[in-house]
Amino acid sequence: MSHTTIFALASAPGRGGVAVFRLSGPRAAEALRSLAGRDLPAPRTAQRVRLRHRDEDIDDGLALMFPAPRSFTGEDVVELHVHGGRAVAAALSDALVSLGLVPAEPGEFSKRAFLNGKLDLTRAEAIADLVDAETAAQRRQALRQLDGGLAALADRWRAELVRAMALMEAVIDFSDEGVPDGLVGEVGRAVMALTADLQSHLVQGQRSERLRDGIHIAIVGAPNAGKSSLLNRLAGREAAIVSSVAGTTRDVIEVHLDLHGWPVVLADTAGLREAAEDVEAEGIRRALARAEMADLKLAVFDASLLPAWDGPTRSMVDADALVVLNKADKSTMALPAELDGHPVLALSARTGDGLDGLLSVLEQEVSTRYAVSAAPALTRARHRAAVEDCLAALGRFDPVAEIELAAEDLRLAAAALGRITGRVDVEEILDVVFREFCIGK
Ligand SMILES: Nc1nc2c(ncn2[C@@H]2O[C@H](COP(=O)(O)OP(=O)(O)OP(=O)(O)O)[C@@H](O)[C@H]2O)c(=O)[nH]1
Ligand SMILES: [K+]
Ligand SMILES: [Mg+2]
Repeated sequence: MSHTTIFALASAPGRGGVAVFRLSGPRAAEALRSLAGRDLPAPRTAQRVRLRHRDEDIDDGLALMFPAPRSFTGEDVVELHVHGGRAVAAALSDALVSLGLVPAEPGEFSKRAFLNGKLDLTRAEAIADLVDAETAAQRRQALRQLDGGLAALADRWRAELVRAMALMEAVIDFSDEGVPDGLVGEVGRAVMALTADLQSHLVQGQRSERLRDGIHIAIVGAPNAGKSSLLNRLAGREAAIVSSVAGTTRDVIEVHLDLHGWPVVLADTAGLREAAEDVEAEGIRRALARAEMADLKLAVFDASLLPAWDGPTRSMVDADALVVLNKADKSTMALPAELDGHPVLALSARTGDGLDGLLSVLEQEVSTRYAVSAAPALTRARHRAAVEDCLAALGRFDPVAEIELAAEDLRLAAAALGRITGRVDVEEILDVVFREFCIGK
């Protein structure tokens, strides 16, 4: 338990109907008594209070008391609901500081909840994800994790390893009398089954991480193909400069879209060609790098230049690319239905014709590629690293070679898994988890 009592504005700063202050720690109740000048409200029951400090009225509001240990942090927690104005928040903060309370660090409430055994790390992370969720799919994924899906999975994997470790102990006990083959075989089979399970979740985890961070789509093509025009159409605003001058776009321009619940980061890039000068060459270098890291590419061609297909753009068309034929309004010939085995999506960024077709294909692509099954998912790089460390230890595991070393590999594998929920090796990962929190959570 912590000795300091922390407080924070838990609702968004600025003007608003109601602002919620959260206090946690041994002096939370005393602070409330001092401000409200009366008996504490019954646990978990809202009570109207007049908050005063040093003979100065601060505000009328509601107070709630959550006595330890039945609170979010496991400590005494007080919630003050006041009017959501900057001056009220400032006066209340000043009063709390003068009563000896300390402004909370980002994530400190959740960190205390973790340290007091109220939350495991995956649930703490899920709270941060839920706060940050911008689309329905992100919200659902975070909520599943908050419900403990990932924690339960990590615990089940650990339980399987602990069982394998127990079998190894038996093998070691027997080793003087010659190791029974059956036992060694059983440990080996358990390790193999777990390895397969972990590997399949790593693949799924890649998708879940993308969902958290947004699916990256890059628009690539020759100068003047209409990439920036297409970006603006999809974004519904003039995010990028459009002009008839080839080589207009230099930097990568990102817009965030909600594609039917899927979070997408759409990037416009510089036109691909043998660059005339340094700045454009740097732009093209960035375009290629962005295309490389993207999950999907929109390869944009100019329909008015057919039957010639731009060479550099054509070389970008692969399994992760959609072929877009822009400026369909400008073409008088019948447009081809495919290029190199890829269906062609004809459209006009100028008139908007064909845009719905592109959007529905995009939605389909994104949802089949990144559909998150109901199974708990490894949503962060941190989870993946733990599973990869575990797999590395299991990969070294060889019960036939040297028994003590094999037992140590199992122990390392279990420790790696424990890092997912934070049941072991806690200190080193705490800061990584909690520093991305906002204050008051
Ligand atoms: N007719 C017609 N013109 C278009 C269409 N899309 C874009 N244009 C025009 O084509 C020119 C180039 O458009 P941009 O969107 O700047 O092309 P870009 O691919 O971003 O070009 P760079 O940034 O230079 O690589 C502009 O004059 C646009 O108005 C379209 O669908 N139909
Ligand atoms: K242009
Ligand atoms: Mg452009």
